[in-house]
Amino acid sequence: MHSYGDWTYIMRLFGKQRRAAKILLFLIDCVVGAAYAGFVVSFPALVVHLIQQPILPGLSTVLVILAIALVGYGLNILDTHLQDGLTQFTFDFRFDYIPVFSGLIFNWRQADIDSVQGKAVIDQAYEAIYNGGNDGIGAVVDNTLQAVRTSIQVITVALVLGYFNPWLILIVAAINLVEYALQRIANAWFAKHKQEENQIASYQSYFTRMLMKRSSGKDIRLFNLFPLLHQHFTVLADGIVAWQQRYTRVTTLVGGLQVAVNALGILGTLLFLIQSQTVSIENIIVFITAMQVLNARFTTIRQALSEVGRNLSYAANFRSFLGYAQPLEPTPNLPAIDQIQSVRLQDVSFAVGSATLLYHVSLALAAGQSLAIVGENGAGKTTLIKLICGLYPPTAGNITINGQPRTAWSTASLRDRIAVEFQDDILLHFTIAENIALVVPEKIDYDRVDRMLQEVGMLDFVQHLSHGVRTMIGNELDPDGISLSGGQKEELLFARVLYKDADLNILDEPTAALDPLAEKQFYALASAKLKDKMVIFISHRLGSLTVQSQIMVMKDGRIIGLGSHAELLASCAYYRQLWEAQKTLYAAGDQNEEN
Ligand SMILES: Nc1ncnc2c1ncn2[C@@H]1O[C@H](COP(=O)(O)OP(=O)(O)OP(=O)(O)O)[C@@H](O)[C@H]1O
Repeated sequence: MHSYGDWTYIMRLFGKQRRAAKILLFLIDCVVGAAYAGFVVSFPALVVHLIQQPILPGLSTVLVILAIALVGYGLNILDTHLQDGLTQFTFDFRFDYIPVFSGLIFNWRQADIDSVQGKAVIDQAYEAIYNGGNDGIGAVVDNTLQAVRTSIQVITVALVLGYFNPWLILIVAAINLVEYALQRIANAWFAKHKQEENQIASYQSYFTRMLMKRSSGKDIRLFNLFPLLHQHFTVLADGIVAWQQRYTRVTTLVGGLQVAVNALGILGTLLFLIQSQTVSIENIIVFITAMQVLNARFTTIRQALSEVGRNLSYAANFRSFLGYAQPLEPTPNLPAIDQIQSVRLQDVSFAVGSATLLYHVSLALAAGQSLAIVGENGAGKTTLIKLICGLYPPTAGNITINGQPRTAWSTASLRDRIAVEFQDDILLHFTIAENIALVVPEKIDYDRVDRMLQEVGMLDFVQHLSHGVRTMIGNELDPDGISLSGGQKEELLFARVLYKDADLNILDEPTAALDPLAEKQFYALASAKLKDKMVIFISHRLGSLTVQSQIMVMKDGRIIGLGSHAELLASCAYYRQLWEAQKTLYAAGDQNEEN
């Protein structure tokens, strides 16, 4: 259920930026809107009065009426412009919150981002912000302003009307209060059942994204995924439609009752007028116009309030998003690390829910040392490096950096000193240089970008592109953007690692897409370029790692061997088995080629 707290929270949020301009514009709009409402009510009566009892000669009376009409018309135009200005503020408000929104998510713990609950909370907060003035927190703001502005107009009209007959105000107010009470029934239903819709909508948005994403097109076609995706999508879409139909039944019933109350009310008012004492023609005209204006304004207020109520469900979602996850660094002002000189894991274990993924892992690494990690699929290699990078905190044991607990250093400074190449790293649809430097174009050191491209063997290829390092990758933002092969992508990601010049370099399957020659060159280059740093390599191709002085063997989340290639062959049966299996494969390949 929505609350007053959600509403004040959203209005304070809206007022945070450019407050003075917003308040001034709103106040002017209220005054102009009230003046226009007063004009609408009094103008017809004024015309009748001027015609019946002219103060000026014929033509002048017509000119005066025209001049007053023009003033009213001007007020109307001004009011519309002022309202547009305020709507623009609400529109901008969304964009003000995009950086806040993403900034918060990226300061969450990785486990919160990965969880089903976290994903649903993000989806709902996204829905609350991005709908603009139609739905969500933008609609709360727009409709609140609308309700206040219209209330001031109602007061103005009521003052004019009250001057003639105060009872009429009470009748109109009573009709509209009953209609508002009915509207609240529909709102209460919406608030009560929004949670059910949230869940279905969150699942459905995954399938919508899958079906709409260009990059899914290839798989959808080649594996004929459409029936599968479509079936899931249809089940969820049916769920949403069924929910919507239930909601429509409620709103239709409430709408019908409101019309009945309104009709009876107007009928009653007419009877009241007929029963009342004789009044002048001007007074009757003022009554009738004021009735119409008040009815219309009360309807606006009622609808605006009902929209505020309905959309406060989104506000509640947005607030639970803000409070959902603990930020990564709850203690501000942690010391920044200048250089990572050593990393140590002591008896580290890690579990997600009831599944333990790592058991009692200990290792130590210092500047100038490298470590190769091997093991079958699902052994826990990537999970281990995610812990080392700080994406997940260990559930038991300690990680220390330069002899201090990892959590004693500021997260941002640690991130600055670590470079990682993951298997699923993304290339942005920006220029090649931006993808390597990962900073805004003005801050890119282009000579350094060229040197890194030269190191990884891509400079020649890049220089022959139409825009060199300024060529876009992918064609999301530029029709001339290029696509890279799997191997080129890996080379570029390695150039990104080298450009960063970090102390701890982690390369997860960096050569999976490279041909054997390129793979050999990669390891020679990496060993030379990163020889003073800390490096962790993960690879399934044991042949490329035999020269590494420390190889760590993992199986089922545990370390089962540590040593050089020769030591492991002698001491670790599992490593021997992996090595023999690969040797046999290569030998079989060689034989096939010879045949
Ligand atoms: N967030 C998570 N929640 C639950 N299980 C997870 C999570 N991340 C990884 N796992 C599981 O942990 C195990 C280890 O995964 P990990 O990616 O670390 O393996 P890996 O050794 O890197 O495998 P590969 O060589 O295939 O890349 C797998 O069984 C995986 O399903």
